[in-house]
Amino acid sequence: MDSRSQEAHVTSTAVQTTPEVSPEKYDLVIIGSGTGAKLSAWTLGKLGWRIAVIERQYIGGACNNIACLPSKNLIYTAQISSYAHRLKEFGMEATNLTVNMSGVRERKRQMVNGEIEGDSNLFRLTGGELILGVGRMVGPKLVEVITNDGKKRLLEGTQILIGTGSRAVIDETPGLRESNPLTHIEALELGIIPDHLVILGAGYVGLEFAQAMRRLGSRVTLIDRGERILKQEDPDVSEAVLDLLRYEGIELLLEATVAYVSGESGKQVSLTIDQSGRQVTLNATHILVTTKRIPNTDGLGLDSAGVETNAEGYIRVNEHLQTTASGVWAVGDVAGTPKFTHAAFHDFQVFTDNVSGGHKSTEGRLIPFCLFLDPELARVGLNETEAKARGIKYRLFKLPIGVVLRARATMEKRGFMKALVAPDSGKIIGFLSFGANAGEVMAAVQMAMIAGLPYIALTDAILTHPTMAEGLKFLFLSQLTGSEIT
Ligand SMILES: Cc1cc2nc3c(=O)[nH]c(=O)nc-3n(C[C@H](O)[C@H](O)[C@H](O)COP(=O)(O)OP(=O)(O)OC[C@H]3O[C@@H](n4cnc5c(N)ncnc54)[C@H](O)[C@@H]3O)c2cc1C
Ligand SMILES: NC(=O)c1ccc[n+]([C@@H]2O[C@H](COP(=O)([O-])OP(=O)(O)OC[C@H]3O[C@@H](n4cnc5c(N)ncnc54)[C@H](O)[C@@H]3O)[C@@H](O)[C@H]2O)c1
Repeated sequence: MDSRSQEAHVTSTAVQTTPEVSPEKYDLVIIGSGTGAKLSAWTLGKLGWRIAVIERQYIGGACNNIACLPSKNLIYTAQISSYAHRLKEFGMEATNLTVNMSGVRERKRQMVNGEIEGDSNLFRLTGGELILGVGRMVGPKLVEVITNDGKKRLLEGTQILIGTGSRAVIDETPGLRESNPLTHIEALELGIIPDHLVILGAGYVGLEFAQAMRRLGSRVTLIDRGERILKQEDPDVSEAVLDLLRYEGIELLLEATVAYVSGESGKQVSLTIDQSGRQVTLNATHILVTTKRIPNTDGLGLDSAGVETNAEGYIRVNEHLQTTASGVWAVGDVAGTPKFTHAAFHDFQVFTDNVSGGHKSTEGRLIPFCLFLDPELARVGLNETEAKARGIKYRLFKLPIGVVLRARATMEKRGFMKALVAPDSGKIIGFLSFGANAGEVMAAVQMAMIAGLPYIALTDAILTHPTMAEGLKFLFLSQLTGSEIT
């Protein structure tokens, strides 16, 4: 068990049996107040359901407090810092640029506090009772809460919803835990710029932090055990992101694992690394661990309620998000949903529909992603690797971002767009953009995919000039007039 992360695991209290007190009755008892959970509470609360939401630490969940939003706040600040360092390129000069991390942190805290206040208001306005404390199941439909002010309550729900999320873990590499490394939670609370930050894991969290912290002034070394970064993406995508990391001055050790660590993160650390059969020693000031997340199911008393988990501890749910126990549902990371807030959002829609008698399903849903590097990397649907693995034929459209007139105007030409189109129907089956505003551009393609439009609909559309979305027209015309365009 990871004792380091502030996102503390559920403490299994001594109480194992149902107390004799009669339970307080609710229509819906929710454990966790993350995206899937809070939206369910607000929506059903407004409809008059009697609801209790139990949250141990982060009102509104991880996204607002310690994950998506604060990391994007930091990334935005880092982008400003990057522009400031490029002023000369824009014909401007300024002297003595310094980054004051306590100011960076204060701006982030203001944003987070605003979100907490907004969410707390929504609980009040929609009638849900927000109980601050640790919840765990003590029987079918029975939840015990140890409130943060030390009281014990027993709640019974006609329906129970579990949305307890996931948390970062620090593995058992000798000396790693003892070095007191950062997770994303502490990294978002840094009041100083690390001289040399070593990030273990070059996945989503590792990559976003690497660029942000580098831009704020840290020396950054990324370590990953994989032979390439973003191995779920096509090789040309991994290569392009690698080029970006090099350009930013981020050091990267691939096929590398840490054998042992000595010292203390925040002061001085030494990492002994096995890399492709050789040992490398790295001295740094801080370590950030982003190698693994696990579901918050331990200590939740799921056995007592007949709620089964899979081998990795995620709650087993069907396509309607029903667990193995009648009337008990799960949403978000803890239910094995891909770890994105927008996926948890859709889980809320599936849950509230089904609990009200509908049949909305998680099956076959299109879940896009956007990795918030600068430029962004966004994808929806299949990539080439996945299409080939599934034996799906496709026609490929690929366009350098430098062809898009918006990118030419701003002179931010890094990246490319790719689309996979079904040869027979002309429908788009996959789209990726690595370029400015990729997340927004992708949404336009996603709409076309949802509507089942052929790609030609985008070449026929009149798209505003000069926007990045206009590039879609160039992309899908590129095979017709390719040599003229490039
Ligand atoms: C650094 C970082 C950046 C990210 N950026 C993005 C991004 O840009 N876009 C994106 O889509 N996704 C992003 N994610 C992923 C996203 O944060 C998660 O997928 C999302 O927050 C999951 O929401 P959830 O509803 O499952 O629950 P969570 O938001 O994890 O909420 C669960 C809540 O349950 C509480 N809880 C747990 N156990 C108990 C208990 N026993 N009793 C009471 N309360 C309990 C926790 O305190 C927590 O508040 C990021 C993740 C990280 C770590
Ligand atoms: N922009 C976004 O939407 C966003 C941002 C951050 C996180 N997220 C979500 O959170 C999830 C978790 O992100 P994450 O970055 O924590 O995990 P991840 O699974 O994306 O990355 C973990 C990385 O660590 C590496 N790794 C694992 N064990 C290692 C070891 N022992 N030594 C060296 N390298 C090792 C893996 O090869 C991988 O590259 C993501 O899958 C994503 O769904 C989303």
